[in-house]
Amino acid sequence: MTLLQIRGLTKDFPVGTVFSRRRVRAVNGVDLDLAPGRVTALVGESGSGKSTLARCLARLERPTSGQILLDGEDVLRTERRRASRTYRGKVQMVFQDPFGSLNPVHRVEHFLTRALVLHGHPADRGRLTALMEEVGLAQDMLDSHPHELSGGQRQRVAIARALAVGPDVLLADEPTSMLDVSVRVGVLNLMRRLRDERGLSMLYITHDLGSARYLADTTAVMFAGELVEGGDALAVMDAPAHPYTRLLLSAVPDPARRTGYDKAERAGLRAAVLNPESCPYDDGTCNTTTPVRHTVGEDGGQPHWVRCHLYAPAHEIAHRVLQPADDASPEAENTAA
Ligand SMILES: Nc1ncnc2c1ncn2[C@@H]1O[C@H](COP(=O)(O)OP(=O)(O)OP(=O)(O)O)[C@@H](O)[C@H]1O
Repeated sequence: MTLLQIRGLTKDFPVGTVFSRRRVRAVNGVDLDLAPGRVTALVGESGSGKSTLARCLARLERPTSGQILLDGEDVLRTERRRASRTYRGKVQMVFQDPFGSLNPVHRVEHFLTRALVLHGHPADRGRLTALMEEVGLAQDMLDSHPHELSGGQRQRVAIARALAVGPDVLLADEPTSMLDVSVRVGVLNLMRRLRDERGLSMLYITHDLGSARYLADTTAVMFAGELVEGGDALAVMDAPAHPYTRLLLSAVPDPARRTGYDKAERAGLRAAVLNPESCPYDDGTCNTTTPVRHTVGEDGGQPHWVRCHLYAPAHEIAHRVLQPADDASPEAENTAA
């Protein structure tokens, strides 16, 4: 059963001055399903739109268009102005910065008690210690202030606070990127355990493909606001179909490969994704049309799909014309940068 379904989600930000108003399309027509008991990794470079998508799902940003279906109900229609407590009780987010996400004046006990009480759960000592235990923290840390904890411990507190409300979906935006390498794997293992023991559905946002491979069941690759490839995590990593996914993977050291991607190959991939005209894999149709999803295989019980003209049969393309340049798509922005 799919819990959270995202359909055609688009988010534009207004930028510029009153004299030259423009829009940045941070997320463009994203379709994604988050299933119970599965970790979906959302991978892509900085600026590809990962955080904006997560913030839309957490209802911290209002999408420009599209649907967010929770158990089949389009919450953007039924809860137009802001997310209901029911939605917040089911979908929780953990942020990248464990230092910024906990108010330094409060003790750990306060964060957990507040989350429990706000969502109508009893906040007795037994509940608090069970939450601490679940995230691998000693119960005497309930009396600590955030500054007395390490980065890894703080991130565990942030996870415990999210768990306190009893969510079905956890959105984790680069939860380990600000932590010491030595404690990262502990947080990844905790997330894996929560998936298995609580049956949580997780969106794990990262630019670190190694950790995505370690943790994820499904991987979705985001480029310039759009999902360009997805499927079983190992299938996507082992047989990347889109030039952008290959480019991302080419930067990851892989001891199993006897020969890495050489410089010319990487340069070719980079040119292909930034300027479709020079794509060695395509005839330039990216300039005028957007490819549709095309299934290239099936692994782990899920289709491995790609959106690239390389794979889409001619009759399937041209379903949507790209935005004109002055619409300032993130792709155009990134190319200019
Ligand atoms: N509030 C905003 N106003 C204007 N533009 C924004 C805003 N938030 C994001 N953007 C733009 O939207 C695009 C996607 O940004 P986003 O932060 O979602 O990417 P990301 O993949 O999460 O990158 P990072 O890993 O660096 O956070 C970028 O071009 C960014 O400049």
